Amino acid sequence: MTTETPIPDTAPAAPGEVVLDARGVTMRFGGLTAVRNVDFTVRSGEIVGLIGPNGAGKTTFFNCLTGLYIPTEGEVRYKGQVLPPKSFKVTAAGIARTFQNIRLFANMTVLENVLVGRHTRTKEGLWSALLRGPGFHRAEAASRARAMELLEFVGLEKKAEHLARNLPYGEQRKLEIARALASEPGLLLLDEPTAGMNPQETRTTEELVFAIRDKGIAVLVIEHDMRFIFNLCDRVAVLVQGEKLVEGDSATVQGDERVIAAYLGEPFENAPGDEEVAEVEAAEAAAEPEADNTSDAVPGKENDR
Ligand SMILES: Nc1ncnc2c1ncn2[C@@H]1O[C@H](COP(=O)(O)OP(=O)(O)OP(=O)(O)O)[C@@H](O)[C@H]1O
Repeated sequence: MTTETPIPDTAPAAPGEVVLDARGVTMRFGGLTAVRNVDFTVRSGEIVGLIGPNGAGKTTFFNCLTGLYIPTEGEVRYKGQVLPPKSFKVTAAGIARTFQNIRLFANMTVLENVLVGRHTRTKEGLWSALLRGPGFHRAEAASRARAMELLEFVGLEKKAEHLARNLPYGEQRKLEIARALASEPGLLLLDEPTAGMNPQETRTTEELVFAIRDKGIAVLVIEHDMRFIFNLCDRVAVLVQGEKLVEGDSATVQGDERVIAAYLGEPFENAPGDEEVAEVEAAEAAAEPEADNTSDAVPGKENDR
């Protein structure tokens, strides 16, 4: 490492303590307000979902939480401290993230990718790195051991020496999570972690997120897979056109008419079309004698039924 980086306080938060507190966050791009006056909290021990239609402002909000964007208005605090407006400082403070589009170092090994993720937790400075003294070697060995532990945690320990680009898609996503965990966060933000995954990979990711939460790390997740979200999350917030429409537990959000209208659509389980289908069939049955009279004029009509 080339700079001396103080190791911040990464002590686990007390259960239920607010770790993330966003107040009145607004983000404008010229005339477009992508996020409007959003209040949002995440508590320690929680898995919180952020859902909404395409273009609702979810990723923009994530970017406001992680120092990639400086909100036009509002404030974001992590464990009570206002976040610095630089992403590497936000990571050092204790918030890690993955991206919607995988951003691995494709030509580095799996292990090296995780080691890169540890840089905010390494205190060896330039001289130590250049002189390669015993302190440097100890720190390097500790980093490798921790990186291997994380690879084991996500199930990639046997692929430590593979190039990242040679991993199948689902494993690349897991590696991204391991790299994010390498910064020892108190809050992990996942942006569409199951995008492009098959159902089996999605289930494994679900288990992984539960395991991360069980390690005392709060999780905030954006996802379009509603089964994944509603299985996983203690609380779900819905963004529509940049504004928070509803927030609550899965049942509350799933049953909210505004959310159904704006995003979820009618639930399939209740077969909402049944009544209409019955009405149409009844109308057709009533019209049948008439139709029979005209069947000569409508070739093939019998076959259509
Ligand atoms: N850097 C930017 N400059 C200008 N407009 C932007 C920028 N980033 C996002 N936007 C706009 O802000 C709005 C919200 O986009 P955002 O990507 O945050 O939505 P999203 O909810 O994450 O969508 P999706 O589910 O498709 O990923 C969109 O209209 C988008 O075009």
